[in-house]
Amino acid sequence: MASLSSAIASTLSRVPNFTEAERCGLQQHRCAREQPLSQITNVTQINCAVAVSCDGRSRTARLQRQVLLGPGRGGFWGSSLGFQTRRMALTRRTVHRACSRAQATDEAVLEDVPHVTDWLPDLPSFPNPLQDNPAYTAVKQYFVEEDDVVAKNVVVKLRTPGEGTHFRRAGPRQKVYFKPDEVRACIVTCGGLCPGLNTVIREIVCGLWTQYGVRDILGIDGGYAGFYSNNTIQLTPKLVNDIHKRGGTILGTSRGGHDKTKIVAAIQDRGINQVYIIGGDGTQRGAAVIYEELKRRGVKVVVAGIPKTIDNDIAIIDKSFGFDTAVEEAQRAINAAHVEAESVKNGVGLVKLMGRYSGYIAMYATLASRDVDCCLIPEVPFYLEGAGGLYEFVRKRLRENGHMVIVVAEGAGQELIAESTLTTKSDASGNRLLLDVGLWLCQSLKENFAEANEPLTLKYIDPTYMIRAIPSNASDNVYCTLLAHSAIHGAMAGFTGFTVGPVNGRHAYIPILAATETQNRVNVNDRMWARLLSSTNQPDFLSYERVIEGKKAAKAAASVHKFAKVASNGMLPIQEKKTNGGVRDEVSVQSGDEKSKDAKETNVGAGQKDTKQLEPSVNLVVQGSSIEGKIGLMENPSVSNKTAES
Ligand SMILES: Nc1ncnc2c1ncn2[C@@H]1O[C@H](COP(=O)(O)OP(=O)(O)O)[C@@H](O)[C@H]1O
Ligand SMILES: O=P(O)(O)OC[C@H]1O[C@](O)(COP(=O)(O)O)[C@@H](O)[C@@H]1O
Ligand SMILES: [Mg+2]
Repeated sequence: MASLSSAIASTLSRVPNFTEAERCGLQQHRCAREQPLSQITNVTQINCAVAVSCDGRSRTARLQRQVLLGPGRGGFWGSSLGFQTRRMALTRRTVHRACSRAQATDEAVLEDVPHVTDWLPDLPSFPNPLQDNPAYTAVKQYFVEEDDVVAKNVVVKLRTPGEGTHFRRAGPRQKVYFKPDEVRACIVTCGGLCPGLNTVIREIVCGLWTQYGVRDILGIDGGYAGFYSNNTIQLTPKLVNDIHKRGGTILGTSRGGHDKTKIVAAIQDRGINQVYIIGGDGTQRGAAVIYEELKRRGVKVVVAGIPKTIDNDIAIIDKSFGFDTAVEEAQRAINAAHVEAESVKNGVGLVKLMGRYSGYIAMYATLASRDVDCCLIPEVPFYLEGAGGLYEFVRKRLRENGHMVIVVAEGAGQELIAESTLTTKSDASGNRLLLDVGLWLCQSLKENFAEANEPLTLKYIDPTYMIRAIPSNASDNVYCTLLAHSAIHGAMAGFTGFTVGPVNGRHAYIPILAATETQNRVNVNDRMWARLLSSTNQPDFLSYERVIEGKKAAKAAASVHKFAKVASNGMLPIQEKKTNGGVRDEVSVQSGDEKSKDAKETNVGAGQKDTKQLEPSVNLVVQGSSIEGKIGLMENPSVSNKTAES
């Protein structure tokens, strides 16, 4: 009867992940419990302790092999090596489908993507045509193994290696579920522009054509709405040959227009069976809705998402295409701002970069440049006045260097500006419309220096749309090619409802909803932000909460002051709350004669109940630190020389 030792030896010889040294060491293993082979071949699990000797070090490891059978696609081998301290080494316990989130316990989990055989289990498969393609047969191990997974976290504890979430590795499979002449693919681009869109389109078209022999590829014109309101464009390698050298998208794009029923009807009416959707978080959420509906209808149509966002705010993936290009192009604006600033006395160059909710472009552009003195991002609320505020820092840097450069991400400081210009407006996709932090900062800085009679020459550069409209750079071009290829390999292999992207350097298939349920934001507790702070030596604005609380207290005190003042004038204040277009006046005053006087002083006179007072001077003392100057465009009801303790 064969022993467990030989069973393990034979298993090990089939596991490519081990180095030769590890394999040798493992083959000299000492089984803790010898078991008859009959038990092993009949069960799905081999589990034993082995002594490992490799690299001159000895360690006892626990090895587990588990075979799980997945519907329609043969077996799946999960494998790993754990350490003695672990109760159980990496186990692939559950195959999760249809975007369901795994029930993670203390072991490894595969967050799998759906497959058309989930609802069409009898679909036939075919050998991958790549196996006869001279370019690819030259490369050994070109095909991805069914059990290749990519770990979400690669920094692990030695005592628990291999734990946590894993994704299916992207790449070509031995078997495909589409014959080339059966495929009718379509490509759509949605949302904002981003460098590299054309490269992705080009590589999907050329990849399908040359690798899989697909000849029927349609371009959807103008985003989601184009599915049902515009004509399609027939795409060929010839047509897309040069498009990667151009910015924008040859297909056009749009926000809004996601009508699930109309889109799915158009997909079916046109006989499309592979849908490639390029877009950001909103677009990917829309892609998930389309996938769900196609699945519900039980049709053989796969949906592949290619994540696009210049802001780099899509979760899980290492970075999004176009981001590198944006950071590189931002250098030109920063350089210009620097040249302008250093050419004059007290020169400040202010550059606004994109970044609605996350400040990655600003952070990386700052780190890359080394000319930036201060980087403001949405993740770090900042304030202007008082100790540790921006005004103080600008003065300090100007004293030291005579000039400075500020980079601000467009989503930064929104809460400060919003106080004055309350808006709930959003675009066709429901994205909140941003207030222009660049202009607001410009105005605030200029006014603050003018009031203090200090010279300041400020040059404001807003290159945002110029950055986003350029073609992708060399590194993004290669990246876009990999994304496109990952997408077509996945679609041809029958996977659906997935988005692609590199996870710790290896491309993976990620359930769409897993990629969109959270947003990638700069982690200000991470060392990268510390690197930025140390490179600029800017304030950390950690007192933000305290300062804002102070302002609120001052505002409240000001209301009381106004109330008292009106009352002492013999007027009868009417205490009521009025909501005027989102602006709430705590106290409104009704008085004919007092109207103009009060309006001048408080801007809250009859007939002016709707107006807010803009740009009042304030002088606050917050926990001993003086906050002086104008609060830009902040709404403030007649506060002057008030003191508040928070
Ligand atoms: N939750 C959603 N469900 C369906 N479609 C959505 C959803 N969110 C956004 N979309 C659609 O996705 C498209 C692009 O979204 P948008 O947020 O503008 O850009 P991005 O994809 O770049 O984030 C729009 O057509 C929008 O209508
Ligand atoms: O003016 P538009 O087209 O609405 O786009 C502006 C927004 O798009 C963004 O570039 C983000 O878009 P994506 O994430 O889709 O690339 C933001 O930084 C910016 O606020
Ligand atoms: Mg978006």
